[in-house]
Amino acid sequence: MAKSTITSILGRRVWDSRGRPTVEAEVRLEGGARGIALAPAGASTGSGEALDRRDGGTAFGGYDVKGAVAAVTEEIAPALLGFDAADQAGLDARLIALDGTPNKTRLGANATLAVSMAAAHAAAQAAGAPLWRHLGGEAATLMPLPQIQILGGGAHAGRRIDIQDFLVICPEATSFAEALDWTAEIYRAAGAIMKERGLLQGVADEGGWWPAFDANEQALETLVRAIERAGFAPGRQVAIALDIAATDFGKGGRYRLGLEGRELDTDGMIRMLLGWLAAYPIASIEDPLAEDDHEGFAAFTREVGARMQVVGDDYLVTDAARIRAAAAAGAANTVLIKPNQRGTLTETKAAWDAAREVGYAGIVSARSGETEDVTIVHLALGWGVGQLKVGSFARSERMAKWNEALRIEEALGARARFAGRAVLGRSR
Ligand SMILES: O=C(O)[C@@H](CO)OP(=O)(O)O
Ligand SMILES: [Mg+2]
Repeated sequence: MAKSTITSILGRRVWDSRGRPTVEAEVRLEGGARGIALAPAGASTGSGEALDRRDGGTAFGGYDVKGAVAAVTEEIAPALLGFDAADQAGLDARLIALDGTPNKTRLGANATLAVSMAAAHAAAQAAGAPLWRHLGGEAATLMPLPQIQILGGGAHAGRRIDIQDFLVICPEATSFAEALDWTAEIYRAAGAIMKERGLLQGVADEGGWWPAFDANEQALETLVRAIERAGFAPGRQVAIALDIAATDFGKGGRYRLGLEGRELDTDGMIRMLLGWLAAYPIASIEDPLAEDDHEGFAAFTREVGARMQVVGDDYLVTDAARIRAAAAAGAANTVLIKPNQRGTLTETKAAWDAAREVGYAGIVSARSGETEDVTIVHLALGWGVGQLKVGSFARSERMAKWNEALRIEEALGARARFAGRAVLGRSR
């Protein structure tokens, strides 16, 4: 038996950052290596995502995962014992076949993803390398540009404001570490401004400030003030990234902005966003229109795609076929990469490969329900994706990931290349 042969797989029921149960998988190998990984969970989900298996019923709001945990221990483990963890593609193919459904509804994407990632960690340990190096080899030197949430809204903050994520990016920072330094000051400044104005209600699911604005645009204005107060030049040193998460308030070409009590059609949404783009230094915009509004997505991309990032999340759901179709239709130019939207690492990587093939940029992303798991940081580095979005700057399930990237940047030393300017070449 090879030292990377799987000798045991255990499912464990643990808890995520929203206080909901989630799945942890532990994979052990013949040579003594061990990998652990935990599944995250989204709140603003696309209808094409692979699905978590939840128990339903009354316990923990129906979010319990006893069935998914049992699937790991009772079904996946026996099917993978004796399998070589170093063969990720083969292992994931087995998981896909064992599940047998298009969206992992039988075993649960939370079960399959935890095992897929835990096996990757174990295989890397058996090979004597951290996962990022194991995946990317000597070429893995690109430190991602972080997209960091300053204000949270939408489904992550009781729908108090319609737009979900107000983030900053620091393309002019010289390193990942410096980008975090800058963002920490901006995060603090934003909190101080909102407190002074009596607009601070707490923090949202990903740790960004939970605001009490009475128009969505106030968030943009606050963000610009915060960038300035922290001592940076908005637009030149620090830019704004938005996740509109429009699927959450739009369907069938109608968009309902609850905060402002108005409803817009696709053209109205596009006009509103173009107005914001003209007035604020926005360099990246995710899900500007709903997942079902393909024409709107293409029209918006035609307007602005040559000068900024148009990111598909709910629309593309980390799916290679959808990415190719979107490219053919001229919709979006960047894909959000979320492993649990597919349920295995191999399918996630296939989406990133498709993105590169069609000339799209990528952003590896966490979910709004997270844990201490840092696998996505290793994927961003190992696959050379160039951007990383994991929420705010002030909650430990987020900081675990930013801090892991700092460790990797330190390990790379002089070989580290910060993606900053390069990935946003489109917008400058
Ligand atoms: O929409 C998103 O991009 C994510 C992260 O911000 O949210 P969720 O995990 O709730 O889908
Ligand atoms: Mg999103």
